[in-house]
Amino acid sequence: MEQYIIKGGKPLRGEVEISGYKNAALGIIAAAIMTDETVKIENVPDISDIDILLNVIEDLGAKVERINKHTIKINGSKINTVKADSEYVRKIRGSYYLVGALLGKYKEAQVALPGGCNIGSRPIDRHIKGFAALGSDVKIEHGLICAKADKLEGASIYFDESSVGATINVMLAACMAEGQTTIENAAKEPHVVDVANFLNSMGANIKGAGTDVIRIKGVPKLHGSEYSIIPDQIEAGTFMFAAAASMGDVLVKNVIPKHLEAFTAKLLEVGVTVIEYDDAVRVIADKRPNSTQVKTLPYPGFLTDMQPMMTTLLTLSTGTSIVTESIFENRFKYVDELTKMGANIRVVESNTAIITGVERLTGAIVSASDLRGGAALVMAGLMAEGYTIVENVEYIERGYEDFERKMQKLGAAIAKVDARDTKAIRKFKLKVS
Ligand SMILES: CC(=O)N[C@H]1[C@@H](OP(=O)(O)OP(=O)(O)OC[C@H]2O[C@@H](n3ccc(=O)[nH]c3=O)[C@H](O)[C@@H]2O)O[C@H](CO)[C@@H](O)[C@@H]1O
Ligand SMILES: C=C(OP(=O)(O)O)C(=O)O
Repeated sequence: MEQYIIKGGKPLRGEVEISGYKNAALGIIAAAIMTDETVKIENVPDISDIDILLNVIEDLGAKVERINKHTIKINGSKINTVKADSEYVRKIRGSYYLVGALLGKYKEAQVALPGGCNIGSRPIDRHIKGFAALGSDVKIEHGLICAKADKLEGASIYFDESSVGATINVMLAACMAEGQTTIENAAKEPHVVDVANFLNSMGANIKGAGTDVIRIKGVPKLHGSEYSIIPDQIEAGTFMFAAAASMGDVLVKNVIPKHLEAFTAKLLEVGVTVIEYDDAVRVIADKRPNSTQVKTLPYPGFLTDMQPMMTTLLTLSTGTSIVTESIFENRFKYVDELTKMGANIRVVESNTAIITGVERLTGAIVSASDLRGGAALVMAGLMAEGYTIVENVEYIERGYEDFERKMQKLGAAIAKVDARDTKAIRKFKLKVS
């Protein structure tokens, strides 16, 4: 049982290098099995969700070669089953992209229902609607999403509400359907664009990704490619907010500043300095943030995945702030943990947090219950007086590469220790006292 132990109160200072985007990598790895030729993917984040997806495609018969920590080669020519039902498939969200990829390539897929963060009910009805529109029979049987088609035919698909997962999944299947598919009210998130760019590099014909309307002309075959995944906007945002919350000065490198605009805007609004460069942003803070109001929305709005970091930053604000979650119905679980650290937050109607700023947080033993909520607790630990222990680090490691090492490099007093290793805990306390 590993946990983070943190001694708060040190401003983060220095430079941090952002890894590849988990949520783009999941779609891109699934897409890579759609060709029988070899695909080389660079800037793959070294995180547990990606290890899991790579294991799952190996179980299908794909060959995965790890060239180095961030570069892999995938060859899908020896795939011998369209059934992915191991316990791993159920652990991550991105495994549902195998439905679109296998259905597009083999016209059949049987994939266990996905897992991922427990942040709401997370239905997949829009994915099913999209596959059905392409001519596939789709049903859920024995916990598997079963999709089968004699042939896939392009269709006009309208999503009444935007869904990142459904947009990418339909795009995957449609790029090997016959004829043209139009997705209206498509999700516009950067990873939708990245997966589309990758598919186009494999010979797909996708236009409009990043806008409301995506047009896909089906092709009979995809080919090998070399591709580098975009930087992780959520990892970048997490370090930006942690820099601000610790009243530090951090250069967040290897980012696409355009993807961070919603975070930058909110930081500027609460009085933090943000300087944009071509592929980096510098965040400087020297006082408590002003209060503000934020509502999570699909891109280019304020990303729901960054909502826990926003709320956590505002615990120290000089007034009362309101954060409204409009995407997932159960994304304030970490708030109970923050209150153990002295935060003053009231959640009303389960989707609105009213945060009355306090002068300081104090360290406590807290437990992560999902990926981003867990990262926010680490951030709170950096802001708090004294020691904080964050349990259940495996949630955080789903999506952050070398999290504690990157924090340490910025001067944070943080270590990952086994909960039973009292010696290591004592050693850490001695070192940082
Ligand atoms: C692996 C991955 O990329 N995960 C991201 C993806 O999740 P994910 O793809 O699951 O999120 P969606 O964009 O699909 O979900 C948006 C909303 O639509 C609902 N919905 C979605 C599909 C569906 O068929 N029916 C339905 O009702 C969801 O419950 C949610 O309320 O986008 C979310 C929103 O930016 C991010 O928080 C997640 O980090
Ligand atoms: C919610 C997230 O991930 P997933 O959709 O994989 O659960 C996330 O990345 O914040």
